[in-house]
Amino acid sequence: MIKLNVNDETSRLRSVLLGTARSNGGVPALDEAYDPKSMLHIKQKTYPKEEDMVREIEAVEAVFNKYGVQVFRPKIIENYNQIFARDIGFVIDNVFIKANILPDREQELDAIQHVLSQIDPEKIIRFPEEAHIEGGDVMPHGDYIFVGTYRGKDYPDYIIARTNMKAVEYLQKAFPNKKVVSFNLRKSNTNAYENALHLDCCFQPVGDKYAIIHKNGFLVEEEYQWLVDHFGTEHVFEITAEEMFNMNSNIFSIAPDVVISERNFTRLNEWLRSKGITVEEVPYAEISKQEGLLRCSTLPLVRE
Ligand SMILES: NC(=[NH2+])NCCC[C@H](N)C(=O)O
Repeated sequence: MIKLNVNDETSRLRSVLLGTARSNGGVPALDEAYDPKSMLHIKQKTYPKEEDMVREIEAVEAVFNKYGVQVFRPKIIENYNQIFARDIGFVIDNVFIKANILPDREQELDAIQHVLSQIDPEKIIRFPEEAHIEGGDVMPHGDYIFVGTYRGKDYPDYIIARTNMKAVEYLQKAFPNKKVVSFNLRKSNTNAYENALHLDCCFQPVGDKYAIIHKNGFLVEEEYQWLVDHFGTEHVFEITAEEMFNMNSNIFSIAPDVVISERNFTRLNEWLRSKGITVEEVPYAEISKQEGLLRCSTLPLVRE
């Protein structure tokens, strides 16, 4: 049995689910894409190739092996995108919450049944259907749970708005001892530079006291400011629109002093090293074309 435990983004990782790019289904039709960055690459004919993405994920698996992290993989569904394991569920404390994910992605949950069956069934919950939530929007942070959402009335018009306020309310009810703080995120169906698909596309805590953030990802300045003040200005690394587009906030921590990052994130990786953090660089630029990166393709199950 897996003894779930996740209460933050950075404590030493022991067990993780890692997505897979095998049998990814090839280039989707434009109207099948569910994020603007994939759409851009479909139009430009630069959509990533399966073999390249498989190679990129293998590089991440090698880092996990190096650090003795137990790795689970989804069962492969033919011609189906299963790269972004993060979104299909998430662990808070010792509870696995099955996400009420975008209907296009629902089958991804079936493919991890062999993992869920190793978890105490009493510790697996799912919110009612109308509470939309995806793991990319959810970040436990000690006493807090940070959640990305979109509060606009036009929520249903946005395929890139994945977590609604109903889910925020259920989350608070499920974890009465945690303080759930939600953030209204900027959404665009068509422009990836103006789209914070999930909270982890514009923000992530790193190290023992730091955070990466992109101001324009937030719709409400006070909410952005709350986060900056929470970590302290001097501990926050502000990324540009270009860096957010390249998914710099979507690295993944193995420990407070070890992160996996993309090899082209020069400015970020230098900053991380200057804080005494070991940066395990991997190639992930092809996967990034689908508007997701390292945090998106990993689902931590056990941290110390
Ligand atoms: N946690 C994340 N940010 N996940 C990114 C998911 C990207 C994927 N193309 C989608 O739109 O669903």
